[in-house]
Amino acid sequence: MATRGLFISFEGIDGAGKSSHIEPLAEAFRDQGRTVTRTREPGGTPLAESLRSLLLGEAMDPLTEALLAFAARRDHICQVIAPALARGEVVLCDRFTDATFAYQGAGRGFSTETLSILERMVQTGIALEPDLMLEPHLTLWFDLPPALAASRLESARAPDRFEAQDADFFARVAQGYAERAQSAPQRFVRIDAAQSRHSVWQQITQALVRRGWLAIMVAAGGGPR
Ligand SMILES: Nc1ncnc2c1ncn2[C@@H]1O[C@H](COP(=O)(O)OP(=O)(O)O)[C@@H](O)[C@H]1O
Ligand SMILES: Cc1cn([C@H]2C[C@H](O)[C@@H](COP(=O)(O)OP(=O)(O)O)O2)c(=O)[nH]c1=O
Repeated sequence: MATRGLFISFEGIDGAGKSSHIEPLAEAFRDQGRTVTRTREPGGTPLAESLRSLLLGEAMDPLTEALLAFAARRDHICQVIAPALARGEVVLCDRFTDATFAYQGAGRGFSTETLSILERMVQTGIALEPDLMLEPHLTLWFDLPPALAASRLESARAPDRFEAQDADFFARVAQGYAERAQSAPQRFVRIDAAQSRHSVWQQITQALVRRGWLAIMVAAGGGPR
């Protein structure tokens, strides 16, 4: 089994089931002797967590939103993600740049050309390979109809500034994810997140087993409880 650093992001609209699957996957990797860094965006460092509070709590225009998301990301990459990958760890990240394209781009209608420029600025010039754009090796995209996500969230928690948006907003965000997935089919794996927890777990582990990143035995058991 490979021991190089592995960067996996979890994406999808609010309520898609991402958070429920991150710790079980971290456990599966630890069971196989890997060191795991579990983190999230916006956030993952003290500075980025402060920016997260602003993003989720304060009204602002879409450019400000995009700049704060990328500022938080830059700090997170420099302080946490790049060092962990350089140590050969598995990095499991609850959202990354695809979320900015889906929420600020598709959701808010902000220019994707500008987001692409920011993406390149923020994700290059780091560590050992300064010319390479740091991206997840794999993105698990939890795809499910916005109405189903909303009904799951209703009983789960109080909404933040994004979760409180209307159905049209989430339809655009979902479409934004679909377009991002289409533009990078080798990086994205679509998870049918409308299925049962057991089925979702099977889909996730099978994708990792296929790439040789998890042993087959993990696919049989485990998962969220
Ligand atoms: N496959 C599933 N079927 C039914 N409910 C689920 C499933 N996956 C997660 N949930 C529930 O849906 C809600 C949202 O899940 P969560 O993992 O917090 O989503 P996200 O992190 O994508 O916002 C939680 O109450 C969770 O227990
Ligand atoms: C990373 C990122 C998140 N977001 C939004 C999406 C989510 O609604 C919110 C926080 O995501 P999330 O961590 O999924 O929230 P929760 O802890 O409630 O599950 O931030 C953006 O708008 N742009 C971004 O670049």
